[in-house]
Parts: sequence; structure tokens; C-alpha cells
Amino acid sequence: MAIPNMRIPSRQLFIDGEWREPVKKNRLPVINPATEEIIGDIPASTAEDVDIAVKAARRALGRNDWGSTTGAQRAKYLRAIAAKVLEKRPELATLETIDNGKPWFEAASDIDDVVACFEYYADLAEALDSKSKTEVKLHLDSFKTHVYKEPLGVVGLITPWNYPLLMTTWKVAPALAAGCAAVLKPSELASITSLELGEICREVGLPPGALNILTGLGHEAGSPLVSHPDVDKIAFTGSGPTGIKIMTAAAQLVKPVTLELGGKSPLVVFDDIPNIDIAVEWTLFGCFWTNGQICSATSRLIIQDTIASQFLDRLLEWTKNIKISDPLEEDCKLGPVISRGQYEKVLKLISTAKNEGATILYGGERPQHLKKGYYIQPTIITDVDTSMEIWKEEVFGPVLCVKTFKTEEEAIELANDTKYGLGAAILSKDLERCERFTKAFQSGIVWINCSQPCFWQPPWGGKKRSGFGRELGEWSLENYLNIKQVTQYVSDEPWAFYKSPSKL
Ligand SMILES: NC(=O)C1=CN([C@@H]2O[C@H](COP(=O)(O)OP(=O)(O)OC[C@H]3O[C@@H](n4cnc5c(N)ncnc54)[C@H](O)[C@@H]3O)[C@@H](O)[C@H]2O)C=CC1
Ligand SMILES: C[N+](C)(C)CCCC(=O)O
Ligand code: NA
Repeated sequence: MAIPNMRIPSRQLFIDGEWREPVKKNRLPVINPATEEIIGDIPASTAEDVDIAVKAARRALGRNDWGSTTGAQRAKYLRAIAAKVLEKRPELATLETIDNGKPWFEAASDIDDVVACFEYYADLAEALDSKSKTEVKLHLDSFKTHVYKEPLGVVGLITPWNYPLLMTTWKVAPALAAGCAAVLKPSELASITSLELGEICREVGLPPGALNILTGLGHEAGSPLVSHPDVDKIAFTGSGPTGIKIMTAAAQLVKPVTLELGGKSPLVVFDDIPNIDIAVEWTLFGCFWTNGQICSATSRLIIQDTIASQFLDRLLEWTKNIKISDPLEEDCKLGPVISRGQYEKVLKLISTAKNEGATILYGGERPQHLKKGYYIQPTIITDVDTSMEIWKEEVFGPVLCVKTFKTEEEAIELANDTKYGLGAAILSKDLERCERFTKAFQSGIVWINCSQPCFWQPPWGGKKRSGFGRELGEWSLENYLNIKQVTQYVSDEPWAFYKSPSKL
């Protein structure tokens, strides 16, 4: 497929079904991380715009064209959005690549997931119609109880930059399927494709206010959304420190949150793996895919000492073979990290590891052949101690650290030696052992004989400091529904709790 050239469309905020200039008229630059050039700009919202968008969302819930729709009616909109995204796949992939830096083919495959996700939640929206009212059997005949599942209300969705349109979709699709009205605040570092979703919603005639898209900075646009008294819930994916701020602010209004935060996920490799190259490839993919910027990246390789040296030799050969280039080049497998700030943060974590006594087995620098762009070589770090920052902190860049183990007990201890709990992976031929590790891993996701594949039907989320709540599958729909108990007295008899006064 030919990769299309694209310029960044100039957009405003998407509010109440229309493009609308932010009240303060400010804009933020869009930077292509592969060239470090400003390639466009996005509107910068403030609290004033948040208020206008929240009001539009609330009005949508009060109107018949959105607030009284059946799941089947909403499914039609979701399917129409999916079809439009598919139609614009090449263009959206290019926009995502020049905004985020991920290889074009990765961006295109993310867009495929976006399409599948909208279609999947269309199916769930339809299925909701028969599940939205269920009877609860009581021990008495004098009462009848039903449970209704109804849209939770106006929801605030705050997303990161690593999978821009996909992380937006993980929240927008179930929120709309459930019948909520949403205000989305994508990351200021990669908002372009989320704004294009606004254009798609306009084209398919999504009722005004059902989805509003506010670009802008976290503290200027995200924070007022979290603190807005008329927003019923916040769903957030991003960094731990921001997650803490959001939970703290939401707590003041007793506002529910779901948080999908960072990780430092382990990949445990045993010496019984049947094929070393297959295991090595999963190790690379688990950490270097998406330029290493995955919350669930298995960035701690825990390898059995008996095969460590042979495995690392082979890992090195595969790593040297990874093509680092402009992400618009066809067979690029590693592009730049998202921003200058991220570039400096990753290099600093690498130099701290060196200062603390670790060995940079490979990489650790910018690739010589690329003079511009936020490129960092895929990096492998050995001689790591569990007290080191590189073992403990999320890097969010192409950096793998390695430790060896002798026994299963030691491997489990190392795997769980983290404040995070998003993913965990094991590579071993022994399926009983895999089962033992599945139970022992303190995480929300376990991969056996692979790392990272993610489908839209199973639940996604973590424990410990990786957050709580589950996205994807049916679990995500529950995030956007209110469960309402309705109890009716169906007897003609008096309740007879109080003594009846004597007749007049
Ligand atoms: N776990 C994950 O999926 C991600 C982790 N990260 C990690 O976080 C670090 C910082 O990256 P950032 O893009 O700055 O992540 P971030 O967590 O600050 O940003 C994520 C989203 O939250 C918004 N936000 C920021 N402050 C906010 C506030 N006070 N109230 C409401 N919304 C707010 C941002 O505008 C963005 O839309 C990265 O270096 C990386 O290590 C970054 C992105 C995703
Ligand atoms: C599953 N995957 C890798 C597509 C996205 C994971 C979410 C994240 O990194 O924030
Ligand atoms: Na960008």
C-alpha cells in the first residue's frame, strides 16, 4: 500500500456537533517527532470551553435524538463511525505517524483495531437493549424489583499519546454504546486523529453534544474537566503522577474514576523454550514495539541463568537488525519517541543506570545515521540491581533491562518486585509451570508464550499502582452504566408498620 502524504487539517474544538474556536483563541504547536518540525497547530481549551462542552453533553442527554435512543439506534452511529474510519484508514495512519512517530504500518494496524472496536461496541450496544431491564427475584410476593442499566451521564475521557486514536476509541466507543454523552481530552502531544474523529462524527450525523472533543494542556483543559461538578465520571489512561492528581481532584466530588496507569511488566524466560529465536522475537516485541512506549511493555527481562548468555547473544543480533528510520519509510520498525521531553527523560534514565553500575549491553544513544528527530537506539541493560532506578521506574522508551534467576521462586519474586501490576509474561514449554506463574503474577494481564497481543473482547487493566477498573470487552461497558434498583409495592394490604389512628 502506498503511504499517502498528508498535511495536518486545521481544526477547532468539536463542541455540540460543530467546530468552535476556543474562548481564549489560543493554539498549541503540533511537532513531528521524526523531524522536530512544527507541522500544524491545535486549539488550546481552557475551563471556559470545558464548561460549554459539558453543557452541550448534558443537553444531548436531555434530547430525544441522543438521550432516549435504544442501543440498536446507537449501534448504527457506531457502525457508521467504524465505516468512515476504515474509509480514511491510510490518511489517519499517516496523520498518526507524523504526530506520534510510530511506524506507519503500526499506525495503520492501530486504525484497524479502532474499526474493530467501534464495531464490537455496536454489537454490545444492541445487546444492551435486552439486558437493560432485569427482574431480581425476591423472597416476598408483595414486592417486585427490577434492575435497570442506564447511561451513567456525562463522562470525561482523558487519553495519552502512545496509541492516540486507539486509546480514544477504548473510551469513546463503550461510552457512546452505553448512551453516555462524552467530553474527550486527548493528549496535547498527539491530538490530530482524535480531532479527525470529530469530523467523522459530523459526517455520520452523530447527534450534537454526544461526543465533544477538547484539545489542550492537562492543567488547562484536563484538570477543569475532572473538577467540573456536572461530569459524572472520569476515565483516564496515562502516567501515575497524573493519575494521582485526577483521583485526588475527583475525590472532592466523590466522582468515580477508572485509571489505567503505567507499568514495569516482567517477561520471565525459562531454559525449556523450544525455539530461542521465537522467544527472542517476543522479547523484542514486548519492549520495543511502538518505539517502546507501551504502558504494558515487558521492560524487565528475567531470564534463567542456564541460557542467559546464549539468549542475550541472539537478542543482540536481532536488536542490531531492527530498522530505525523515519516512521513513514516502509519497513521501519523503530521510530522516534514522542517529544524532546521524553527523549531527554529516557536518555537520563539510561545514564543514571550507567552511573549506578549497570552495563549498557547495546544502544543507549541516538542512532548515528539520524541527525534530527527524537530517535533512541533500542537499548539493552544488564548487571542490573533491584535497587536501581532502571529496574523500578517506567521508562516509556525502547529500553529493556535484564536480570537472571536460578529457581522458579526467585523468578516469581523478581517478577513481582515492582510497585506496578499491569502485565506479566512467561515463556516456557511447561504449561503447568505457566499456570503456577499465572496465579503468582500480581497483574491484571498475563501473557503465556507471547507478550503484548491485545484483543478487544477480553478485559484490560491493572492492579497495584497500575490503576484499577477494566477497559475493553463487556467490562468497559459497565464503566459507563448506572445500575438502578427499582422496587415496587404490589400488594393492596397496608404496610402496617405504624399503628393506625382511631377512625374519625
Ligand atoms: N501508562 C501510559 O499509558 C502512559 C504513560 N505515560 C508516562 O507518563 C509520562 C508523562 O507523559 P505525559 O504525556 O505527560 O502523561 P500524562 O499522564 O501527564 O498525560 C496523559 C493525559 O492526561 C492529561 N493531563 C495531564 N495533567 C492533567 C491533570 N492535572 N488533570 C487532568 N488531565 C491531565 C494530559 O493532557 C494527557 O491528555 C511519560 O513520560 C510516560 O512515562 C505517558 C503516556 C501514557
Ligand atoms: C494494547 N496496546 C498495546 C495496544 C495498548 C496498551 C495501552 C497503553 O499502552 O496505554
Ligand atoms: Na506530536
